[in-house]
Amino acid sequence: MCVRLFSRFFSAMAGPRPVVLSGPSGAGKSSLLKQLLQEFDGVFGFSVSHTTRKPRPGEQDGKDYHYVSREVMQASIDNGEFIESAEFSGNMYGTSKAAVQEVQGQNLICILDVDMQGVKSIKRTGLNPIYISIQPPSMDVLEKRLRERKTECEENVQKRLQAARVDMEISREPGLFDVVIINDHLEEAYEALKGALLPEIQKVKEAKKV
Ligand SMILES: Nc1ncnc2c1ncn2[C@@H]1O[C@H](COP(=O)(O)OP(=O)(O)OP(=O)(O)O)[C@@H](O)[C@H]1O
Ligand SMILES: Nc1nc2c(ncn2[C@@H]2O[C@H](COP(=O)(O)O)[C@@H](O)[C@H]2O)c(=O)[nH]1
Repeated sequence: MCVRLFSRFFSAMAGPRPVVLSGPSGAGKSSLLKQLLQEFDGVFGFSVSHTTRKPRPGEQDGKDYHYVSREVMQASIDNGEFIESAEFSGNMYGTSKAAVQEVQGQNLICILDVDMQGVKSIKRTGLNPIYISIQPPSMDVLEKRLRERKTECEENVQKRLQAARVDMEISREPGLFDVVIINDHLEEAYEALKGALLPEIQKVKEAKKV
């Protein structure tokens, strides 16, 4: 029933295929996304998620996330406003229907940045995205990046590393992701990401010409 409703919701908004970026916290998803949105302005649009975590320095409400309380987020989920939601490292995260609609309504390629639970939930909807996993070269490198980012307290670093071990194991599941990119050198990873998305980028550019 739920899947059928989501399928109807998405088929009513046909356009370029969305892209789901996933991978452990600290793997480099936001860094790659930022570059993609900059280089392809007017091609990609970011699906702004909701979260109950506090904004980091420099993050903007409505741009990086919609920052909400647990009560508000739970009420919106109960009201059927979300495609998917998850508990991650002590906070709630979720993709609202409105966030995806906002991007797809402009005929842009909608990019979603979600954890593994989000990937599994989206697989049960009719969204039909391209699934891309961004992986770190090793757990040691991931830990170093997470610590050097200086956004997490020790408890949260540990929670995120534990979630990363699970994520790295599950992401090996055959067929779960269309593309797996190891983000060792950022520029190389970015070229790989761009290469994977080139056919969709071309479609949007062609559609804009007519
Ligand atoms: N290839 C790379 N080499 C070195 N540092 C990198 C590389 N890619 C990203 N980083 C750095 O690692 C840190 C984590 O990257 P980023 O915030 O993009 O990860 P993320 O996957 O978006 O994490 P989260 O899921 O927690 O939002 C950042 O400080 C970023 O500058
Ligand atoms: N299931 C979802 N996961 C999401 C969503 N937005 C972000 N995320 C994931 O959360 C973690 C942590 O993010 P951070 O910004 O606190 O570092 C990361 O893995 C994101 O991919 C969402 O809407 N749904």
